[in-house]
Amino acid sequence: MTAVLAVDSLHASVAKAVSLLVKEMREPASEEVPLEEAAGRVLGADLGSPIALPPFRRAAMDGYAVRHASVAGASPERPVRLEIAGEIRSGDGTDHAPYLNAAGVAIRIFTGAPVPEGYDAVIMQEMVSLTKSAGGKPCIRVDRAAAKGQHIAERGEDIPEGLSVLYRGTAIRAKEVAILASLGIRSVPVYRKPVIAVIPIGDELEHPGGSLSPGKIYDANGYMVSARLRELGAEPLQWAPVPDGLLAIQGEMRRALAEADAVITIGGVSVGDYDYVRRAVDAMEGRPLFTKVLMRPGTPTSAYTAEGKVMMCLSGNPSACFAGLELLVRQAVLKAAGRTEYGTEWLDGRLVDAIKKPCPYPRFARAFAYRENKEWLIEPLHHDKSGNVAAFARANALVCIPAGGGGAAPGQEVRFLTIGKS
Ligand SMILES: Nc1nc2c(c(=O)[nH]1)N[C@H]1C(S)=C(S)[C@@H](COP(=O)(O)OP(=O)(O)OC[C@H]3O[C@@H](n4cnc5c(N)ncnc54)[C@H](O)[C@@H]3O)O[C@H]1N2
Ligand code: MOO
Repeated sequence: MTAVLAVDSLHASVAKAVSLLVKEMREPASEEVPLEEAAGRVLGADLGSPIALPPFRRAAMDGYAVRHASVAGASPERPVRLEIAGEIRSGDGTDHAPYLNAAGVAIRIFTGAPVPEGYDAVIMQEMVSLTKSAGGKPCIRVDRAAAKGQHIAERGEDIPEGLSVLYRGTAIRAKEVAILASLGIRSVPVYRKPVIAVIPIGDELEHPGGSLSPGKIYDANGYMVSARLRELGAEPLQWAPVPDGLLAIQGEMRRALAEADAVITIGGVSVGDYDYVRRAVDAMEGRPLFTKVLMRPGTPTSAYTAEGKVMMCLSGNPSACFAGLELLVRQAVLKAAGRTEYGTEWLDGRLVDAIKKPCPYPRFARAFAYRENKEWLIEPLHHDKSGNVAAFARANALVCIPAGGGGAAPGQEVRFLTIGKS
């Protein structure tokens, strides 16, 4: 990305804005939740394994447990016959006294069942034939040698007792739940979800659901931001739209700062006569972190600290609001949710069509990315105007067009983020 010099110390590049925000976000406190509520949360402590996994030596196949020495010389010409000395099923205990001193026998065994000490191979049932001894006792006939340890999972081979396998700051998903449950952990230490107030601002905003009065639009961003916060592991407190007025905005900001861990306002942040966000924060003696981000859309995006908390002020145009959400808010919220990895992963792709809008700042356009011949191709979406929402339907990427020049040409290499993946 071409570097653009900030013309004002409160005008920040995207990277600078992220680092300022991340630095200000507080570490969350932790709490315990039941295992069934752990998915979607963030692990609040390193977890050492309280038990060995598997907890005992076990068979990995249905078949017969043997001492490998018993079948060492077996071949199709000289098969070995072993008497079946008993049966061990999954769930049976590990007291194998009757089998310990027996030699030259096989034990019928099933996947997941404990293997007695001294028995060091399991032969799959498909590899043997059933027969009888001279005395009429059930036997197996084995016509090949077995490798020592074959089809046996040793105690602790998966996770030795005491080993740390899951670390603080990890997002808990289904795969981590499998580990927690395997270790018998019923109560999981997690970080408390950050509570984030979402305040849409604008006289024109109405709740979806009612009929639309002339000159009004439905509040889309309040819902979009709340939905994204939930996806990021935060708990949104969504405000009803606040009218464009200094006192109203200031009052709601104060209430939000008292109730939430951080605040997001949407709209009213630009230079119009009725854009009151900056004046409201100034009147509250909020300290600006940045008052402009060198990006488009969303150039007026700002952030402040007030009453010890962070307030992020996003632009009202839906694609500007979205860019602020993905490029700045996402990382700040992940940090506040306790995640230790919250960097943005940029991928390299190639534009299939031009994006003609020249821009003094990096431009973040909604696009459709697809794989072809081992590279990512990026199709810009039509009507990607800042105030439009239809482009969200097909967009699976946010592509960065470097600052300056006349936009981007077909074939140009660009960086992009994937968006909207589960
Ligand atoms: N003279 C100038 N005018 C504008 C500039 C500028 O530099 N000089 N910047 C433009 C740019 S770029 C943007 S982006 C907008 C940003 O304005 P705000 O962030 O203050 O947002 P609003 O003016 O309140 O709203 C902009 C637009 O978005 C609609 N909106 C607002 N909130 C919502 C919502 N919750 N859901 C759906 N749509 C929303 C609002 O109705 C407006 O159409 O300023 C430009 N102007
Ligand atoms: O920069 Mo404005 O943020 O929508 O185009």
